[in-house]
Parts: sequence; C-alpha cells; structure tokens
Amino acid sequence: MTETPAPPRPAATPFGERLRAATAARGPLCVGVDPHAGLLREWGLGEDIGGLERFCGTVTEALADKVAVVKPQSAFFERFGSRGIAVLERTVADFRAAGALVLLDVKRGDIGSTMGAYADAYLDPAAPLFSDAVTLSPYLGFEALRPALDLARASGSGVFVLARTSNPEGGPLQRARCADGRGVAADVLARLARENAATAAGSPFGSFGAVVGATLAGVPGGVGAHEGDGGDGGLTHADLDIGGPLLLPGLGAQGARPEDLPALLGPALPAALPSVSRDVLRHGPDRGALRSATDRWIGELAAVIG
Ligand SMILES: O=C(O)c1cc(=O)[nH]c(=O)n1[C@@H]1O[C@H](COP(=O)(O)O)[C@@H](O)[C@H]1O
Repeated sequence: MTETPAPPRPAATPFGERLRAATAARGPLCVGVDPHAGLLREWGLGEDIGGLERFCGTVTEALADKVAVVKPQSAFFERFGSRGIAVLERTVADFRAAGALVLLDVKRGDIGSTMGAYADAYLDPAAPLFSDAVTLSPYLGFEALRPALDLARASGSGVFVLARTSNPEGGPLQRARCADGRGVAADVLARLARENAATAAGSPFGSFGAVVGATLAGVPGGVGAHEGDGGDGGLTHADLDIGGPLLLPGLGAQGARPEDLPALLGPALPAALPSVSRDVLRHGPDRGALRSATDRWIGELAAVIG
C-alpha cells in the first residue's frame, strides 16, 4: 500500500503578511549576509571555516534583533563544503529565533523532480535549511518552478523570482521578446502577479516576489515611467504591480541610492524591499558600527518608502 505523503505543516501566517509586519516594525531593509573572501580578510578573519563562523556570529549578534530581513548568499557557505553548510544552517536558525525573516539567496531553478528536491530543501518546514523565503531563477522556464511555488503556498513561505537583475550582463536575455511580443522580464512579472492573485483571498500582500535591480532607474531599457516597454524591452511601472514584494539589490556598492526608488518604482514603491550587503558589512567587525550603518540605511529608506 502506498502512503499518501502528509501535506507540509502550514506556517501560521503567509510570508507576504509576515514580511509586511516585519518591515512595519523594523523598517524596509534587507541586509545581505555575503561573507566573501575580501570581507573576511578586511575583518581580520581567516579565510576558513573559523573565519566564516566568527563572521556569522558577529553579524547575527549585531543585526538579528534589528533588521526585518536578512539574505544569506548560499555560495559563500557552500565553498567551505559540509562545514560551511552547517554554519549556514545555524545562521538561518539564529536569525529566525531573533525575529528576523530569512531570505535564503540560492537562485535555484531546474526541472521536474530536481526542482521538487530544491523546493524540499528550502521550503519544507522539516528541512534543515528551511527559510522564510528563497530566490529562484526562472530561466529554465517559469512553469518549471511550479514545485517551489506550490510548496511555498502550502508552507506559508515566500519566493523571489529573478525578473530584471541589477547586473548589466542580464539585459540582453531579460529584455528579449517572448513569442507573444512581451519582454521576458515583463512576462516573469505578469506570471508572479497571477500567482499572487490566486492567493489574494484574505491576503492583501502576496508571497510571490520579484527581483528587480535598484540600478535600473533612468537606464535605457531599464525601469521607469515610459509608455509600453519604450521599444527597448524595458519595464513600465505597471509591470511592477504584481501584488507582492519587490526585492531591490544594487543599493550602495553598485551605485543606486534611496532617492532613485520613487522614479524606479512609481506607484509600486510601497512594495519595495531594498537590499544592501557590502555597504553595511564593510563597517564590521565592530558591532556598534554595523548597527549604526544599518540604522542609517533604515532611516534613509523609510524616509523615501514610508
Ligand atoms: O538576487 C539577488 O539578491 C541579486 C540580484 C541582482 O539582480 N543583483 C544582486 O546583486 N543580487 C545579490 O545582491 C547582493 C548585492 O550585494 P551588494 O552589491 O554588496 O549590496 C549580492 O548577494 C548579489 O548576489
């Protein structure tokens, strides 16, 4: 007799609502936890598992009770093998225990049962790396992400799907036309809007987010107030109206500033979740300096976003 697998235990509240509550309480900021080699050296730490552990301990102590969302980038942990993954598991658990939401940056995207396994790895509440949300790449096909979309819906977690990324290399692919003439990034956003609409009942802010580079305001083929796609595959403000959060990397080290956001997002501004990594972390390892830098970012962003 085959056993029917038990459905995942739903989280108390869908991710979109938990995100809304967290940013209302702590401010609209996601801090990226990117322990790259240069940063470990700048902090006077070894480029080894001990350095990684101390880096994560410091960032957790400094920021876990302060920021709404943290975004550990998995690659910086994976490069240390199984012991690096163990540090990532502890870091995710420590941040969540202190009330920060964890968006695990893994940018996964695959097909069929492989995608199902990725979904199980991050979005099943029983998994060691279970996180509040993950980043996904739709470039093997948006529908290929279905196992993760379905499990996120069932478990009350969230996803952030790459739409128009902050790096210049992303443009040629993401501004290309689909068969129906729509730009690729616009198509990803439209599909996310449909996912959020499908869960809208009783949930005013969806759990299916998009990644849009904060660097794209006023850039040809970027994001802005033009009509249609401006003829260059750019995104309009209407495209950004997905009924869910917009993760905005690219502030600080990549050049974008909080004052760029109103022109970038237009009426979608309240959905913004700006993300900053290096421009906070370069202030460590002093915990007070990390906290002050975070406070400055939260203050500047809250003044713009509300
Ligand atoms: O998905 C992401 O987080 C992401 C998407 C994107 O379009 N651009 C981008 O920079 N990121 C990530 O955001 C972080 C940016 O770091 P900083 O430039 O140091 O703030 C890195 O972890 C990147 O991998």
